[in-house]
Amino acid sequence: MLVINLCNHLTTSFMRPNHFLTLVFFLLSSVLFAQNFTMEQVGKFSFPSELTSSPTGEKIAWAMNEQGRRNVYLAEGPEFTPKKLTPFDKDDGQEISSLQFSPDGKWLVFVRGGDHGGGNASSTVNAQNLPVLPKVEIWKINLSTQQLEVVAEADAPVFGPPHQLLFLKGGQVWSANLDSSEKPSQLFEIKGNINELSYSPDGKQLAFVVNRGSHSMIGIYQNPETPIQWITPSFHRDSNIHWSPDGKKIAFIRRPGENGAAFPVLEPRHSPWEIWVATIGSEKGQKLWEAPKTLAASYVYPFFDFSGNEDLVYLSYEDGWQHLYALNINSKASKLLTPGNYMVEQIKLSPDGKKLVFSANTGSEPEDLDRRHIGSVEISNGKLTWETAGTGIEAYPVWVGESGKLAFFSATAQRSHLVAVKDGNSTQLLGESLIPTDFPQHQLVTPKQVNFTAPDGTTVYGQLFEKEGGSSTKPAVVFVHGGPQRQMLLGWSYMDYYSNTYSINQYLANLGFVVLSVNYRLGIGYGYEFHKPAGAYYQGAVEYQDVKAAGKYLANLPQVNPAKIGIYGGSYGGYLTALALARDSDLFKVGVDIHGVHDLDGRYDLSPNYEQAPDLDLARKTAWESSPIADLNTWTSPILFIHADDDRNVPVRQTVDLIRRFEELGKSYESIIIPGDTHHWMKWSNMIRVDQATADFLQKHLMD
Ligand SMILES: CSCC[C@H](NC=O)C(=O)N[C@@H](C)C(=O)O
Repeated sequence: MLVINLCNHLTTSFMRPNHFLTLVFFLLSSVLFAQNFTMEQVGKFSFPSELTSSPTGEKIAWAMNEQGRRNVYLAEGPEFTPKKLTPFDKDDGQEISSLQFSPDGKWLVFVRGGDHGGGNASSTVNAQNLPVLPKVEIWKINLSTQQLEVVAEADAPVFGPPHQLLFLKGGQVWSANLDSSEKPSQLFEIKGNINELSYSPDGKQLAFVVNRGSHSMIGIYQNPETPIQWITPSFHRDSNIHWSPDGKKIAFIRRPGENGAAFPVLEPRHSPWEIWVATIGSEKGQKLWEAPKTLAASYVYPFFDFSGNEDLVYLSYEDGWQHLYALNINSKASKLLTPGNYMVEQIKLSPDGKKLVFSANTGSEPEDLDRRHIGSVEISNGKLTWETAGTGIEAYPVWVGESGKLAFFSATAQRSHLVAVKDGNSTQLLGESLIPTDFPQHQLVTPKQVNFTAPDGTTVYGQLFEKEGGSSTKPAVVFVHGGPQRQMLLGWSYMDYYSNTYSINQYLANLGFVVLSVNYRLGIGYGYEFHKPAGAYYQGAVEYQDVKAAGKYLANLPQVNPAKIGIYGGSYGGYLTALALARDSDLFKVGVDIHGVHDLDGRYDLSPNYEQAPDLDLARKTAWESSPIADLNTWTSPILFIHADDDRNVPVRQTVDLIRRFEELGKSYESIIIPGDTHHWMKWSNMIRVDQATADFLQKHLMD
């Protein structure tokens, strides 16, 4: 395409004076504007996950995904030289999760296999389509001898008394001795499914949550002779167990039990939740705090913990932003620790319980709204310290040792994530050599923060990727993230799925596209009202107006050809991509729908209760009208469907059904099914295949 344009211009220009300068300009622009890197090269982004620190000493460990080869790395102060502890050298689709140190810092354990980013996490992933299924296993590493060994075919390990490892299997608790290779044994028997374990600080009592269907209760196991002790059992759902440092109290979250009245489904309602505390040995507990009866305060964040024997910290949306609060058990008074129009996530309590460290989208620049920086706060006095600043992205901080050192993931707009260690004012980047030499970080553009207004007046933010130079009228693409509770950033994402889409957007920009990644409502980072609007998804798809506004924003850019605008997205982004093509093929001329959702009609196919919501018929009608399949007659743009057939987040039948409807209507389409892989492209070569197919399809239809 570029060569053809260049020849046309050269031919034209030879009829004009001053040919030499014209020739130099176009030769220079053809070099500058030539595509600089391949999808495979930009797909070699380094991706760390599972960052954890040892309870003793200055040790950190993390999982590193290097083109599908996932391994455990260890680094120890003061040098923090990364050391690979595992030998997994194949792009085999086996995830590493639950990475953790033993309480004495002498062991590392992790789970290899499964897909913990969605449902059915412990089901094996066979992305290599081997004739023998891989196993989901718990592994242990002896940090003295570096010996690596499988503990059991199981998931979700939790450390118990010294050198004892617990894990869940079939909803029951099993125990393994880390010092021996003897077979694990079931610790005790109980009816129902256990889904949470937490050992007391002295290692003598095991608190657990057992799900009994309509309700869940917290029990304590001590030994084979002692009956289970229940912690203020009730007809509710108790969960999120936390022990006080002295082991005398347990705090937990209480939510309503099953069913209740059939309230109107289309009317947003407050969802109550409470923080309770119980003294071990006493039957009765006490309610410490209940969420204010507002919609914003309904949102339950899984973070809360004891910061001392008489104080708790928790995350709440009650002031319209995800903020941290301190709560005193005796006065029941709560105190806001992180005031301001920004969100807090990825929180860790310091070993002494006196400070919290977190990631937040705020800083000295307006663009920090679409970044992440590390902050810490002293719980006693609310003293806030911003640990990082600038144009990078920092996430998932952990405390290292006892002297206030921090480790976190760090990226820029160009460099993908690596682990960084901060000690006072100095920050050390670990493992830069893990980034492949042909990873094109110096050819990547810096996305620009833009915003525009949706038809209902809502301000919508986006990131604009564009390489300088090139044609005066460029083709353009809207990228729609999934989740939808996500925020795309002005740099590499701390989520592997979105680091991948960031690499696609960089590749498309390098090809000559103008790419707009739209942070549509339902996303996080912009406050409660934006994150939780009424009438979204199958209740009216109110968020779609932001996606359409993104297309119109591109169409109005002087450098964009409004007749050459495409759209792509995955998962929830695939849903909105399909909705855009079904409703507005005149604006979106082509699309790639990656594991999207297309039929929302079944959202209310619940087992008939003795009563039905009064607005159930309207709700069903709205769900149908919010589905892409409701508007197939106006879908005229070319489409590429992509879906893996072991997807546990969006069932592949969503695409099977839509393709069948296309065939019944005689509509053309292109499609790729990826046997054995999941929602998260566990096999790197599948990810590259999908990325390349996405870019090629957009280029085929939008570039001359
Ligand atoms: C509501 S449709 C399911 C979308 C899916 N959510 C969780 O699995 C999704 O978007 N997944 C990825 C891409 C994500 O969580 O961001």
